[in-house]
Amino acid sequence: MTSKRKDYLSWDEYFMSVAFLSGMRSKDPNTQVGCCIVDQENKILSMGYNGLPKGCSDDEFPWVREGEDPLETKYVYTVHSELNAILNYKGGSLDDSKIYVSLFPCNECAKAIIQSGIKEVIYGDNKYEDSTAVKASMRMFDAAGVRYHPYHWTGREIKFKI
Ligand SMILES: O=c1ccn([C@H]2C[C@H](O)[C@@H](COP(=O)(O)O)O2)c(=O)[nH]1
Ligand SMILES: [Zn+2]
Repeated sequence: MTSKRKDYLSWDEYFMSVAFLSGMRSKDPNTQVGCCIVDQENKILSMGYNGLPKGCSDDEFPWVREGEDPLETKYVYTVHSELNAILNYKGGSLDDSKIYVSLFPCNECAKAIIQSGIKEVIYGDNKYEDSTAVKASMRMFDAAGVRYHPYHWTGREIKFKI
């Protein structure tokens, strides 16, 4: 009898890959963030990436980080990946779900994560760990009982042509 494949993706590898793949849709030239929300039965509930709100053209709004006029920077317009995934979900409750996200959530996303009932955050990177936003996120997650931990990188390379 043929035995089953041994090198299939683990659940963690699968969901973090989906998060990173979602991030590849982002038009942000500096940081592409993707995420994937999963229920307790390992079903994907929603996905998201950082981008502009509906109706706001990727070609007309700014993508720069700095400028004399804050209205000419991306920060005031971008919808964060996690918020997009939460708002994209049309199925009811996200209670007790978990979110795989390529970058540790900012404080605004942390608020949305907590309020939507997500209970666990698995993050790929935390490059802004010294920022006020991330410190505030951790403080809120701790208070609200939302667990967070880094993704355990397995070193597996996933390669395919599309
Ligand atoms: O929780 C978060 C935090 C940030 N993002 C997005 C917002 C921006 O598009 C980029 C960050 O850009 P930098 O040039 O690295 O400042 O990441 C997000 O989606 N979720
Ligand atoms: Zn955010």
